[in-house]
Amino acid sequence: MLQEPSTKYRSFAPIPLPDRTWPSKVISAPPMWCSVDLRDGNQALIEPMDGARKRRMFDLLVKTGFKEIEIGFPAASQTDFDFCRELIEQNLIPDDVTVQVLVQCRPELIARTYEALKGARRAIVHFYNSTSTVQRRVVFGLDRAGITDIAVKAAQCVREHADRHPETEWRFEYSPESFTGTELDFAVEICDAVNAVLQPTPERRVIINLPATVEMATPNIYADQIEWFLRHVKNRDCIILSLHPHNDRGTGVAAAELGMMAGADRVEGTLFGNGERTGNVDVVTLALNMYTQGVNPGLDFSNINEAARIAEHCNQLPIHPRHPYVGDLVFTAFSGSHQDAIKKGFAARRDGDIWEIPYLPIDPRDVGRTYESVIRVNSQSGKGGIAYLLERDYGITMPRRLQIEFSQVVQAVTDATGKELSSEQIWSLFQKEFLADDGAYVYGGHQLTSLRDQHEIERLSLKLKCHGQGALLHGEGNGPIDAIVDALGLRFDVLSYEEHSVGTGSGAKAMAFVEITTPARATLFGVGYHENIVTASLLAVLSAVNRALQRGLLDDAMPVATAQG
Ligand SMILES: CC(=O)SCCNC(=O)CCNC(=O)[C@H](O)C(C)(C)COP(=O)(O)OP(=O)(O)OC[C@H]1O[C@@H](n2cnc3c(N)ncnc32)[C@H](O)[C@@H]1OP(=O)(O)O
Ligand SMILES: CC(C)C(=O)C(=O)O
Ligand SMILES: [Mg+2]
Repeated sequence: MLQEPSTKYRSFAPIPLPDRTWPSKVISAPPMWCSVDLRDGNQALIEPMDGARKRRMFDLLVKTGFKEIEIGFPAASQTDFDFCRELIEQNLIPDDVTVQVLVQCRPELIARTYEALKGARRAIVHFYNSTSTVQRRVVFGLDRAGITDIAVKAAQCVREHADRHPETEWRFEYSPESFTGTELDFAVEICDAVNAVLQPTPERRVIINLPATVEMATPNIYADQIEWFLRHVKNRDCIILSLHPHNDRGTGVAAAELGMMAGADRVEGTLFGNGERTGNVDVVTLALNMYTQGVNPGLDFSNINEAARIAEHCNQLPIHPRHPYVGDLVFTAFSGSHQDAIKKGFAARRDGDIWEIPYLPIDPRDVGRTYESVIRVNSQSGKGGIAYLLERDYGITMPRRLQIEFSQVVQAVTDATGKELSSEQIWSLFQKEFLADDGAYVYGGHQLTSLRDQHEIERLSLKLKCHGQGALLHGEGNGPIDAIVDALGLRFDVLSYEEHSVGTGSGAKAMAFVEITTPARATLFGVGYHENIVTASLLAVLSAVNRALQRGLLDDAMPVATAQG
C-alpha cells in the first residue's frame, strides 16, 4: 500500500446541498421492491443459473412478495431468452407481478428483447447506458451530447417497438449507468432528454433508476445526489425514482436507506446481496431493518432459512455465517455478559411486550429461527449462558451461587479444550460434578420417622457406603437435612437449601440444592436428584460433603466403626 494514497486515489467531492432535508426524514413505509437476482445477481455468478435454477429463484421471489422482478438480459443469452419465453408461454407470471428485462441502448439488442417479451401481459423494458465521466472518456470516447444521443435514440427505439405491440402493457425504465460517477447536472439532463421521448404521465410513470454502479463515496453523498436530482429533474410526478446500490464500500444498505430518506420510491437489489463484485444491495437486510423499526416491509421472510438455502442453491455461493438476520451465528451469543443479559431479558419479557431483548435486534422466531442457537457456550461464556441452557433444555433452575460455582467447572473444560460445549455436554458435566455416586459417601437407603412425643423431631437411619464399607448412621433433627448433618457428625453447616421439581406428571423428579460451609469458611454446593423429595435432599447433602472432602475442605473424621454403630 502507498504511504501517500492521495497520489493515486481521489476523495469524493461533497455535494453542494446545504439545505438538504433527508437527514431528518424517517423511513415509515417500504419502497417498491424490484429483485434483480435473475439479472444483476446472475451476471455475477461463477456459473450463471440454468433454466431450472432460474425457475426456482423466480418462484422464491414471487413467494417472498416481489411484484417487480428483473428476469434477465434476454438479448444477451439464450438461457435468459428461453427463460423469458417459458414464463410467458407457460403463463407462470402471477397477475400482480411484472417482469422486467435489461438491455443496452443498441437497436439490434432492443429488437431481440421485444421478441423475448412477445405476448407478455405486462413488462418493464429497462435500458441503460453509462454516463460517468470516466466511461464517456475511456469506453465510448464521446462527449455529453454523444452519450445523450445514445440514450435518446434507444428511448425512441424502445417506444417504437412498444407501439407495435399494444397488446402488452409496457412500462419503461432508464438507468444512467454509473450515476454516482456522473455530474449531477448531466444526469438530470440525460434523464430529462429520455423522458421527453418516453412522455411519461402521473398515471404511467417512467422508472428512473439511479445506480451506484460502483459505490464510490459515503452513503450521505448518495443521499445528497438523490435529493439534488429530485429537486432538479423535470416532471417529478411522472417519475418513479429507483435506487440500485452496489456494495463496494460495504455500505450498500446504508446508501439505500439514506437514499429512501432522500425521496426515492423504489429499490432494486438482491436476496442476501449477491451481485457484481461485493454485490448488490441486500434486500433482505433492508426489509428486516424496516421490520425491526416497526414498518411492514411488504416482503415475507418468515422462513428465512428456506430462502437462504434456495438462494445458495441457485447462486452456488454460500451465505456468510455472520450475514445480517440469516447467518448461522447471527442469533448466537457466546460471550458471558451477553448471555447473562439475554437470559435476564427473556425472564423479564411478558407476552405482548415490545421486543427488547439485549443483543437480539429481532425475535429469531419472526424469521422462522428458533431460540436453539441463541446461547452457545465456549471459553468466553459465563454463568448466565450455562444456566440458560440447563434451564431451557433440562428444566434445571440453579440457585445463583451454584451458577457461579458450576461455571468455573465448565470454564476449566472450555479453557483446556478451547472448544464449544453443547448443552448435552454441559448436562453431563453437571451430572459428573454433582450427581455421581463415586464419592467417599454413597447413599444406600434411609428411614425417617417422626418421634411420637415430639412431632417436630425426625429420626433418620441412613445406610451408606463409607469409603467402600457399609455403614448405618443415625441422627435426629427438625427435618431430614438437620438429621443427616447430625448423623454424619462432620464439621460443616448448611447455609441454604432449595428444591424444585424437574419435569411434569409421573416422570417428575425433585432436584435439591444444598449449600454448605466448612470450618475454614469455604462454601460449596451439593445437588440431589430423585423421585422422592427427602431422598433428593439427603443426596444433596452427601454430594456437598463428597465435593468438600475431595477438595480437602473437610476432615473426614468419622471412624467407620462408629459409623457402623
Ligand atoms: C452495470 C451493469 O450491470 S450493466 C449490465 C451488464 N451486463 C452484461 O453485460 C451481461 C450481458 N451482456 C452480454 O452478454 C454482452 O455484453 C452482450 C451479448 C449484450 C453484447 O455483447 P457484445 O456485442 O460482444 O459487446 P460487448 O458487451 O463487448 O459490448 C461492448 C460494446 O457495446 C457498447 N456498449 C456497452 N454498453 C452499452 C450500452 N449500455 N448501450 C450502448 N452501447 C453499449 C460498448 O461501447 C462497446 O462498443 P464497441 O464494440 O463499439 O467498443
Ligand atoms: C444496469 C444497471 C442498472 C446496473 O446494474 C448498475 O448500474 O449497477
Ligand atoms: Mg448493478
